[in-house]
Amino acid sequence: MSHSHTHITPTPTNLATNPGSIPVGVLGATGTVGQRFLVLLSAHPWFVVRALGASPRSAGKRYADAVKWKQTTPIPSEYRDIKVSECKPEHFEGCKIVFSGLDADVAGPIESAFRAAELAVFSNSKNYRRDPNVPLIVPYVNPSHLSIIPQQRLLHSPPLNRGFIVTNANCSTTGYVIPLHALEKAFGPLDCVMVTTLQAVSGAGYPGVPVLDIFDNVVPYIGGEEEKIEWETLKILGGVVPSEPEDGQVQAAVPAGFKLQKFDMHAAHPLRVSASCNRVPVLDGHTECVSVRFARRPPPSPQQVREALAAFSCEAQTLGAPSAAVKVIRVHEEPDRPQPRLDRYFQDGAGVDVGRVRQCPVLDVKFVVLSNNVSIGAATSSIINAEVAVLKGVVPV
Ligand SMILES: NC(=O)C1=CN([C@@H]2O[C@H](COP(=O)(O)OP(=O)(O)OC[C@H]3O[C@@H](n4cnc5c(N)ncnc54)[C@H](OP(=O)(O)O)[C@@H]3O)[C@@H](O)[C@H]2O)C=CC1
Ligand SMILES: N[C@@H](CC(=O)OP(=O)(O)O)C(=O)O
Repeated sequence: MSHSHTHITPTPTNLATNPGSIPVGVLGATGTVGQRFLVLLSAHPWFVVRALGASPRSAGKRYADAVKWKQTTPIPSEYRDIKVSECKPEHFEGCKIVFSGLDADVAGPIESAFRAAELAVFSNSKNYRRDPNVPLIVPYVNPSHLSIIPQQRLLHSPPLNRGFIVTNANCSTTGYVIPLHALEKAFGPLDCVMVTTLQAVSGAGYPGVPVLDIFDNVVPYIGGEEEKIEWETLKILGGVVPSEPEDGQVQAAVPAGFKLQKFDMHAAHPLRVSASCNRVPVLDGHTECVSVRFARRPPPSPQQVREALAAFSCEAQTLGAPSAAVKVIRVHEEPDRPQPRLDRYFQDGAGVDVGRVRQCPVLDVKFVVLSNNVSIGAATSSIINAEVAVLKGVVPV
């Protein structure tokens, strides 16, 4: 890749005064998440889209002819005539970052090829979430996990200078892990969590769940979803700790003085998580009913929980990431909120809504979370992750 741009010190102010200073591409640009990426990137102060990739079925067509556009706003005019490419790095010459909304059946080798071509890959797909050298980042929770990137580059064969993969989480994990993190920050470690999801149909991509399955119905099964929520929560809420080389091969690749790290999976205070997932006939917006037990006794009251959630702020905001919500968690007092139709586009879907905070007679406290699965649950998270990575100097610009 050639990188001919003038060096810009990454601060929110000087990036804002250089609009379009960071060229990016979108993989899976015709899909549900890809479309949301394009809407958000169209108005972005730093990132400018230079290339769009999708399947060989779409490659060679004008974007407007290839896509089945499902957003409520028109296709941003600057994308309509871009020729869609196959997802190969040579078609993304000049891009520094690619955002991936690829079908998980193909994302693995494609994202790996872009990393090997020294691009920064911010992915929504599940393929690399469990990789011990790839951070799984919810931008309001654990951007500190970007510290694993030097190790990811070093242990890649051959080692990389600029390329890396960052994943964001499953959309249901993302929605509820934000208030969980706010609670751990305020009241110490959680001991156990029960979560029941009511997930929108857009979570299944396009064309998604057949209408004859979902209309007038609830489907109490989403393949692999419960396992993903239970496992991803531990990686996200856990820390990054020092580790030892695991075999001779790794040892050979690690220069003297390089400090290896690993994800500790919330090991300091083991956290039990049980998830039950349901598909419901809602277009966008995942609702989750959550009950928690705190390790520390006595636990906080529902009112203390409400106040802590409403007061939550995070590093993405203090760094000045332009897509971060002003209010990460909006707490409702009304007894019948949040609701998907009313609340899913608050702050353009960049925050989460919490309501019905109350005593739980079995665990300690229970509440309802609503998050926009295609915004903070997918594209918005990737974009904020990239903004934070730029601001921390992980992506050289
Ligand atoms: N929808 C959501 O709420 C969330 C989705 N995700 C994850 O994000 C990813 C994208 O999801 P979503 O947008 O819903 O999926 P869609 O099915 O709507 O879109 C898939 C995209 O992948 C492209 N694609 C398919 N096959 C290939 C191929 N062989 N080579 C290159 N590109 C290909 C499609 O292109 P074409 O149009 O040409 O077929 C399309 O652009 C998935 O991994 C999903 O699990 C994560 C969180 C939330
Ligand atoms: N499975 C989620 C969306 C999704 O694609 O998740 P993941 O990226 O973890 O496969 C849903 O149906 O709502």
